[in-house]
Amino acid sequence: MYFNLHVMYIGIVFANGESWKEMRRFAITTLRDFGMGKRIAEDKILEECIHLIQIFEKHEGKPVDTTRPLNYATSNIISSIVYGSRFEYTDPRFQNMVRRANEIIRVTGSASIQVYNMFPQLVGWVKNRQLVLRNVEMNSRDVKDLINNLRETLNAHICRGLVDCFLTRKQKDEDSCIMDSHYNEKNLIFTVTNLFGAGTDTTAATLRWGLLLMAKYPHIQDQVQEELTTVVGNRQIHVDDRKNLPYTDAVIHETQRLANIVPMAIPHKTSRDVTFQGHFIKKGTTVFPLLTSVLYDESEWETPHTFNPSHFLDKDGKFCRRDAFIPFSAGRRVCLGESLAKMELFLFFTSLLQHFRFTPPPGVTEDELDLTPAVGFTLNPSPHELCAVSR
Ligand code: HEM
Repeated sequence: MYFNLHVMYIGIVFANGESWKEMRRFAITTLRDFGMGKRIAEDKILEECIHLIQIFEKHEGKPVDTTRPLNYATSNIISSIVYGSRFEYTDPRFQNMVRRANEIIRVTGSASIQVYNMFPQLVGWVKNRQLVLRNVEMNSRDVKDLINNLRETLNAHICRGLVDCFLTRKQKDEDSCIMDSHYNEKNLIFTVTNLFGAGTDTTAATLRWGLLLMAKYPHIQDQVQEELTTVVGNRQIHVDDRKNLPYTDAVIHETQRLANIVPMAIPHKTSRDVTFQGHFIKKGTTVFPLLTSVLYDESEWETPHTFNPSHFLDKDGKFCRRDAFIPFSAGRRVCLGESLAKMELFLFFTSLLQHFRFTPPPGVTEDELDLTPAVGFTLNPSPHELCAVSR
């Protein structure tokens, strides 16, 4: 069985219906070449960690909303893979693109858009839909502009990032007179905006949950920092350190499980009739794979509703994988940024905890830190501030 992405999604085709397989393959290959492979991603993330740490240091332990710094940091990783370079956090265009991408994801989770998705003919006028479409339009305009700048300086022999690879392939297809190429302008814009949106909010939201949970449960933060001090000390952390940091690894996995940031994955529709666990599902039926039902499954997890890193530790304190850990979904449309996201989560989280102690703002107790998520297509923590105190 495989699912096709349902194109009804707030009227925006996530990836052109005909092209998704080719575009997905292309994105995975280029992400591997420019991101996950050759340690390039690790270098990019470690460079970004330095900028992020500087931002937190500037606040000198005073309360700070973690949303913007973490969104800018994660967005810069996907941006440097896609465009070949990062943005300054003070760049107004970058700030607006990140803000709009986040707003799209937040508003897409609103009740009116959910109802619109079910009955598009009834409530096509919903205000939030106009807001989403306006943001998509404005982000597409910025993306077109950035692509045009890269086009002007394109060198077919030196690919700076995904956009260059795409443009070079597009040119090749045009030179060969391929009329129905998937490498067209529309697919380029969709691919770039989708990677930017999917690669920013998700990882930043998870990191925000991680820091909030550390502030709420200081005894767990103690154990992470003790492990980091013993194994890594003051030197730069690397991806290879993960295997020697089982407790920290378990904390990151447990954060992802409990935070459950994409509770309904992305809706798909069946591409043929299928019988699944005794239930007949007709071809063309929209399916919402409820990841929550697995991440909080009472038959899989000892304490499904509690933050408990032991879910990922065996009796000897070694890290253990769990089959029910599927925050990136599963199957043919599984998150294509999974490896990149895991690397980001590990390096950003550990680098921040190496440098800072995260605490509630003065006058707020740990118990008062609220774990109720804000409404959105992805589940972010509710607005809050934390103090990042230098260690
Ligand atoms: C903690 C971080 C992340 C989580 C929890 C996450 C989770 C998910 C989930 C649940 C899906 C839906 C899969 C499905 O349709 O069944 C998805 C799709 C996707 N994700 Fe992620 N994601 C994360 C980070 C990233 C990053 C960093 C990128 C950037 C490369 C990315 C790119 C994508 C794309 C392009 C899709 C659509 C794939 C397709 O339609 O074939 N994600 N993600």
